[in-house]
Amino acid sequence: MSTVEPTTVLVKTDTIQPPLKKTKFNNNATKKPQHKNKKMKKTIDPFSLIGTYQQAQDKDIEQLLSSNNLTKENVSNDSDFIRKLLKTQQKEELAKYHRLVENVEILEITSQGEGLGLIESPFENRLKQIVIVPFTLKGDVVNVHIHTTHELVVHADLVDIVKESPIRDNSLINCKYFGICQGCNYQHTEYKNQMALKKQTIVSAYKYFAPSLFDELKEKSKFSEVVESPRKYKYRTKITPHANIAKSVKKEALEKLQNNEPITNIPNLGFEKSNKHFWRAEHKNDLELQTKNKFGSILDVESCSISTDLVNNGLKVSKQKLINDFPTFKNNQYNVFIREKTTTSSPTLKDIEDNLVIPKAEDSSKPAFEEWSEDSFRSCTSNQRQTIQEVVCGKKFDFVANEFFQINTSILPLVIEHVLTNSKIENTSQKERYLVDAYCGSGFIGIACSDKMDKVLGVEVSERAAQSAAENAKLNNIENCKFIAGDAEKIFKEVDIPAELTTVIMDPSRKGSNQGFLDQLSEYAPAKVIYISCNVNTQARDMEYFVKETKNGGLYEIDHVTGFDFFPQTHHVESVIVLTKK
Ligand SMILES: C[S@@+](CC[C@H](N)C(=O)[O-])C[C@H]1O[C@@H](n2cnc3c(N)ncnc32)[C@H](O)[C@@H]1O
Repeated sequence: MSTVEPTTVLVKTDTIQPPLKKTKFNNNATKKPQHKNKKMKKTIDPFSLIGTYQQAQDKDIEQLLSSNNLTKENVSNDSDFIRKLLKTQQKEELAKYHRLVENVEILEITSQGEGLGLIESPFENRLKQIVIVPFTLKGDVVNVHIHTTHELVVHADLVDIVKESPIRDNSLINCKYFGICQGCNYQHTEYKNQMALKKQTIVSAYKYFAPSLFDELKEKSKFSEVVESPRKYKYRTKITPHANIAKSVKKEALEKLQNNEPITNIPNLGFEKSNKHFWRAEHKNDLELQTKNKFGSILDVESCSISTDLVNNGLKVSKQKLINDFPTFKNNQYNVFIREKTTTSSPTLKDIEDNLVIPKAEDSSKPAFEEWSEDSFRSCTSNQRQTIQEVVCGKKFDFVANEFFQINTSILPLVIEHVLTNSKIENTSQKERYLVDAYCGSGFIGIACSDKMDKVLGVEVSERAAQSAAENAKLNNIENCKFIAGDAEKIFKEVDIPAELTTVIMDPSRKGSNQGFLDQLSEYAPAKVIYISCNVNTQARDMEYFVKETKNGGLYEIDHVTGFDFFPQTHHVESVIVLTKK
């Protein structure tokens, strides 16, 4: 759920680049850039999570300009000048630019769920600034306070809503912290509107990053409706809140401890703030909340509405631990990890006292389609290295807590159903089906589909996760799955199953796949390709390359692109594209 800290983003992305070709020269190209000289402007890797989102935002902005008959020449910001004012602490001068602007109409929503508006530039007459405002919707008219200036855009806090968008309904807001917290973008609109916004994100990604596929996809209505999550709230089974502990606060607390006085100034534990003004009526009247959140970048959150009850109980325990430990804590950063798990081992008395265990019968959040044994129950852990279990689609999955596993398990059976339906190959018997599970993690997709397959081959770069995948096959008494550790491309050396009866599933991380994998996939030419992605921008880029640039890519027809709402209330969307060899 990490998003961009606006002041640190500076990226030039005038042209879309193809998926990265791995060579000995650029093996590190997807790693975070190193900033040896702090004075240097940070540049952002365009293939990173932030980089691809930034590219999408740049395209959203181009779109906004062109639909208002404007170009970048009509925009005037002087970010270097503003940086100098910031550096020399010229607050009065800065206030002329980082200013309150009233009655800003929100014209569009970016792929990151933020509003875009056009305002007059304070730098040059008749020129414009593009303003990005969180927690707004198309059609809102708002007052905003600009706090950051970049070359092309300015970022602002939402201060007040003057006129509400037709799709805004603040009465739907479910969380005390919505409007300040970085975690959610869309609690203020009906769920069906969230689905429409997420579909738009997918459509825009293909328009921006797969321009030569886009017209046909649109014309042939290949963009399907986004599949809803069974759980709209209380779905997150993992959170990673943190606290910044200022030295002065620690010192004050230690003194109070020594004098046997109660500690009153406790660091906030929670998530990054996304808006520093209090625009919700509830917040305007809540002086306690305002005081607690006047300074610092972390919002104190005692409960998160999109996380499960157990995870929230874990958060309470972590807060208590912070209160007990922070005066003597060595670091200034306190990072917490909380993850739900299924367990059959006896809970400790402490876990029961802390409400960190929910017996099967009392678990109201358990979806009906999960199969649990009588003696299992849900619990949670703060130990990232612990091997934990999830039970999904009737199968058990053991994995190390900090390795990848989806955090909204309620929607996973729907994804598996989609994969099984779309991996059917015409004119073949039911059992003559093979699956390659590339980027397989701890084997979730391959194992969940294995009953319907003759054979499953999986590949995963993390040795620990690949080992978990092999162990999970054994745990579920499955004999037709084989998992190997290594770069995804390695699977094409191992593959011993007929391409014309095989579906290749690929589910890479946010940075997407690379030319090496896509070239070999094309060479292998399976009957079906199903590409699942939590970053539709890199998915679209990879698909453009696969279909248009690889040897056999032109033989494939795109059946459909379908969003799955893995992350309700946020702007994130999982995108699944299905291709069939003609
Ligand atoms: C989004 S996760 C998907 C995991 C799995 N499909 C699931 O649903 O649980 C992406 C996985 O790709 C793995 N990965 C990243 N780069 C890889 C590469 N070059 N080759 C193989 N696996 C890779 C990551 O370690 C991670 O487990």
